Amino acid sequence: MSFIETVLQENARLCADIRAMPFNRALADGSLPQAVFQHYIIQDAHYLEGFARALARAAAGAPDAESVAQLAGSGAGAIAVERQLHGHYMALFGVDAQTFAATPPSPACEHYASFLLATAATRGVGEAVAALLPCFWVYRDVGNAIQATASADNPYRAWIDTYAGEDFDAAVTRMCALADRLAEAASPPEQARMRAAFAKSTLLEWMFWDSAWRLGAWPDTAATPPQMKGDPS
Ligand SMILES: Cc1ncc(C[n+]2csc(CCO)c2C)c(N)n1
Repeated sequence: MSFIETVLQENARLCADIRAMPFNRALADGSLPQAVFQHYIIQDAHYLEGFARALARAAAGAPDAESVAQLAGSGAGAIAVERQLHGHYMALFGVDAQTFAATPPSPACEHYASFLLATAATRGVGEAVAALLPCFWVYRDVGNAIQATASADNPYRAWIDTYAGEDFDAAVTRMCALADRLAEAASPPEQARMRAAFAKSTLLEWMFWDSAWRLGAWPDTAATPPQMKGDPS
């Protein structure tokens, strides 16, 4: 079985859980509250910058010119998506540059982006690509599932069309092929680490949506009433 076939089998249940998450069901039927999507778009803009840095770092360790170009190109592509899609929704929903600048990455967002960057910076390229792959795979999976049911006037149509589209499909297929090539050349322990990295990032995709749905943020300790601070006894 190829690396891709293996990890898809190992993570099939989690991928199905992601498709059924409240955020994605609401995205599909168009009922997702604007405030939730606004929160998501801000967090996604933070995430994509970290994701692009991790891709650039992985590109530097890629085994040949073609894979360097592929990874570096995907990094540039991620920033372009951010500018286009996020710009569209930020303008539509009135998120200005000040609001964006004043909203830090949530714990889930920061954890995911930090994991990608740490993996790309300190592990081999196989592990880095395996960690980066669920970002591609999960979004195509979710985009296709949502497109199958979403109506034409769904307010999130631009998002749906991006991830269910042919260009994105080709990028996912290329990334899967690169992961398979790297896994074939990897030792069994490295292959095991690649599978673990893929599973971790898939779980972090779940956490990203879960956090967006709950408007996840850092604890505001200044707002905690004094009687709730300290020893619960
Ligand atoms: C949390 C999170 N995960 C995955 C994507 C999807 N995605 C955005 S850019 C890119 C690479 C090529 O453009 C991919 C796969 C996202 N937006 N946010």
